Amino acid sequence: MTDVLRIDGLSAGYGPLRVIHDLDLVIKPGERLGIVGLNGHGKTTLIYAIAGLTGWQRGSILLNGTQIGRIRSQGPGRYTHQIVRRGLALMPQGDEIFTGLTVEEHLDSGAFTHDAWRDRRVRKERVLDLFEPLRKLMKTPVGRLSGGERRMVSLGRGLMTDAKLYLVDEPSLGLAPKIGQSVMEALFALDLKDSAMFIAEQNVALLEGRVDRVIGMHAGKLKGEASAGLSFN
Ligand SMILES: Nc1ncnc2c1ncn2[C@@H]1O[C@H](COP(=O)(O)OP(=O)(O)OP(=O)(O)O)[C@@H](O)[C@H]1O
Repeated sequence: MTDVLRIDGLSAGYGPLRVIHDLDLVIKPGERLGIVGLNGHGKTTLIYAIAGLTGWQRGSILLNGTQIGRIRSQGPGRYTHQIVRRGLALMPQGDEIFTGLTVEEHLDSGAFTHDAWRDRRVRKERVLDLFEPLRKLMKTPVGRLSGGERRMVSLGRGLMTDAKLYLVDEPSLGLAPKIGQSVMEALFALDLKDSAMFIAEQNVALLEGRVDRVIGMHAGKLKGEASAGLSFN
C-alpha cells in the first residue's frame, strides 16, 4: 500500500531562517503519529511545510504518492488549496476560527472539496457523533463558546473532508487538563481506515498508548522514536 506521507530531505523556513533541516519521515496508512518537542523547535513549521505554508522550502513530499513538495519560494499558501484537494486536512494551532460565524458555518467551511460539500450533511453528523456537545450549538456564533467547544469546532471543521492525512497542531493547548483530555479522546475515536493522523503535542502524556509512534523533534530535526509504550530509542 502507498505511504500516506513520505518526506525526503525536507528543509524549510522563513526568509533567512532555516527551521527544518534535511528531514525524512514516512507515515503509513492507518497510522497515528505523535510529534513532541518544546516550543520553537519546529513542529508547527513542519506542519506548515507539508501544507505549503512556509516562506520557503525544498525537498520531496509525497502525499499518497503525489508530489506536493515542489521547491517553493513564491510565498506561503500559493498551492495549499491544491494540496488540500489532494487529501490534506489541517487543524491549526490557535483554532483560527471566526467569532461571528456559527458552529454550522464553520463545519460547512471545512467541506472544501466538491465531494465533501455534496456529502456535508453526513459529514456533519460524523463530526457531531465525535463532538456531541456541538450538537445543540450548531446555530450559535462561535464567539459565545467555551475554549473547549471552540477547539471542537476547529477540529471538527478539519474532519469535514475525507482526508488522507490529518495534521493536528497541539489539540490540547490552552485547555484545562480534563477538557484537553476529552477533546483528544474524541479525536482518537475517529476511525482512520487507510488515512493517517499526525499530531504535534507538547503534553506527551496525552499521547501515551493512543498513538502508534511518537517521534521527538529538536532544533528542526526528528530525534528518537518510541512505539506506543513511549520508551525512546
Ligand atoms: N511566520 C514566521 N516567520 C518567522 N519565523 C517564524 C515563523 N513561524 C515560526 N517561526 C520561527 O520558527 C521557529 C520554529 O517555530 P515553530 O512554531 O515551528 O515551533 P513549534 O515547535 O511548533 O513551537 P510552538 O509549540 O510554539 O508552536 C521559531 O524560532 C519561530 O520563531
